Amino acid sequence: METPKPDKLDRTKADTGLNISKKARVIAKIRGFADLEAESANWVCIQKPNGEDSDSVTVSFGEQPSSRKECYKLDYCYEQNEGNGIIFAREVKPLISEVFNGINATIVACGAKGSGKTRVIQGSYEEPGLAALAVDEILSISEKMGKSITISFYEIFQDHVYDLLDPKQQEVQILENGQGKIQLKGLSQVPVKSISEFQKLYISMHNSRKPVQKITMDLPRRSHKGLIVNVSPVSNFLPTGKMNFVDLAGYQDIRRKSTEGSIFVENTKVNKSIYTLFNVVYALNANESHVPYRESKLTRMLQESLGCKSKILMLTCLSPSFCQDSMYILPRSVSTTKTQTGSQMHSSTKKATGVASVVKGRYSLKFSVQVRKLFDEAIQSTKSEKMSQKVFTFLLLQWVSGNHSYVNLLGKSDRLKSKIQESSSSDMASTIQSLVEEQDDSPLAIVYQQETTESDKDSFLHTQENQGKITPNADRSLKDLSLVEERQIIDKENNHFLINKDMSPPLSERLQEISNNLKQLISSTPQCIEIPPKNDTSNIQACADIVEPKTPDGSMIVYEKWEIANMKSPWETFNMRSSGMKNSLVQEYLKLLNTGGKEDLKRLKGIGEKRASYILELREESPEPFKNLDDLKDIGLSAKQIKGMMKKEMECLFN
Ligand SMILES: Nc1ncnc2c1ncn2[C@@H]1O[C@H](COP(=O)(O)OP(=O)(O)OP(=O)(O)O)[C@@H](O)[C@H]1O
Repeated sequence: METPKPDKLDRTKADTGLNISKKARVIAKIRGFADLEAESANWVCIQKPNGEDSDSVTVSFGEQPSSRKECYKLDYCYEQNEGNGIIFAREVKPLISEVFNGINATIVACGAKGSGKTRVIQGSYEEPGLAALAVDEILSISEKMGKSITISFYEIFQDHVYDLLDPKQQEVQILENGQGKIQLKGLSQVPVKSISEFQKLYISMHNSRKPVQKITMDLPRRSHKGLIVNVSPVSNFLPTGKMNFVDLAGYQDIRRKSTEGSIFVENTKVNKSIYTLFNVVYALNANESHVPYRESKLTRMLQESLGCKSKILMLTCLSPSFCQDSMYILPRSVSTTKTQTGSQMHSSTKKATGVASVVKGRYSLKFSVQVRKLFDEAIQSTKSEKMSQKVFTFLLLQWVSGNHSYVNLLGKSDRLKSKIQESSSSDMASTIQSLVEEQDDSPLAIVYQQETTESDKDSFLHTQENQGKITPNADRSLKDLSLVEERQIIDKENNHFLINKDMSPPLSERLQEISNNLKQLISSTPQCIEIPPKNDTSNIQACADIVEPKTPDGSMIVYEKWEIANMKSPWETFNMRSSGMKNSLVQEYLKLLNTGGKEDLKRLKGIGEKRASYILELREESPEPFKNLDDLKDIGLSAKQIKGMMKKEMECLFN
């Protein structure tokens, strides 16, 4: 094997002054120009304050507009003219002596697709990679000690580990024994005696990967590849040290790529395991109590070589010319060092340290489903009968602010409108009536509480009549407003929730609660609402003032008069209410993602079978994977797509 020049190779920890006491050292390597690449670009800029002896360097990307130029601090960055020999001598060789002392070391190459990871780790016959250089060194030390080494090769495809030394490439089981030791059941370990034997094996391993699954027959498979070198320690009292080399699958931003079928799943799994590795390294560097090893097979199988006293070298490979994915992956890999701020961490890292969940069990789901139903119904009804946006907004505000029990659903016909008008003697009906009048001929109808039972309504109306709050006319109109379709919806929901009865309170209880709220609200309406004169154009505003968007809690909301008095201008108030409405919608949307069943998820725009399944998978690993809309990126959606989806949900309300 061609060995790098001694002056470069012999530079170890002592003479380079490198600080390898840190858990993870994060470095980068700019790949040389490939054959067809223009050599003019100088896209990656490095600042080395003390040349190659710099404790840290700064990397930025030249193509970014200067105003948005971001710099990333790394432990070091190797340039195009610096080959594998130098990286080995400075970064890997110091770790080898640690491995002979029973300490595990892991060298991970990450980076965008085609950024040179394989070239650095595996190399070629002409220019051996870090793995081959390390095995060469380890073999020579072992030989002197009269010891031998064994190696294992594996591949992780779609979060399954396969043994590459096994002709059948059997799946490897990751087991943990009673003492918390990780065992890789089914992973072959073969002795290697010479570097040429190793090189032959290694290169053939990479080139002869069998398609593990049918779907990948025609497509290049995105997978992680790993090598484990088991090293006998210098003393029998020390444990066997391991040196791991991981050539991660190239990072590809799936938001900008096709998200169809199996490729979407494959890409998502690859990216997720990359993020998990970053999160693990981040947690280890930050000395966090919880390290999410279990979130991917890669980190789980490497647990013993990442945690404890292990050493980690994160090597981020960068394309020399413009590469959007490099701009994405570098900040993430950099965030594995302690010095980075939370904002640079991947969202799932943020999740790990984020605030506690505010989801309140199945109630959220029920509420979400109901909101959804409301939206669906609104879409249907407004298709044929143009609804006033303002009135609809008002009603929606009622709904999303948790005030289900007041005015519940948008109705459908002029007949209902006239019935509401007949009910003018009741406070509630008067309010509704003035709304209707305000909106000219809008065919608005308000459906009386959809979730209450007939007997609830009867008893409610009876009570109201006895209290002189509702006229017999109002009785009739309110009764007539019960729509058959709504009953069907409720029946469906009943069935749906019965399935989940172990996780949610019985629907009857919930209905009772809502019914009570309704009664309470109606009885308290005169105290809360100041009914404006009939022709007062601020009607809508005044009515909107009675609701304040809040996190729904199922209880009635009482509004103080000062809230009405303190309103600044109709526009400001409307604006405030709209923002509240939007926020509430987003919160409910997230709750649905965090708690909804597969079928519910599929009803959301942009979520099909695959994404719904993946969301469920994410939820198995983390109870609340969606904390903000940005987290939808984890299921392969771009910021633009997320915005578009939310816009569509909103548009549907008004079309
Ligand atoms: N130092 C270099 N000089 C010239 N060309 C290089 C260099 N490193 C890599 N390349 C070329 O760049 C291409 C990608 O390299 P490589 O396969 O190592 O990237 P990768 O990051 O492992 O890709 P993938 O993400 O697909 O696994 C190859 O054609 C390789 O020959």
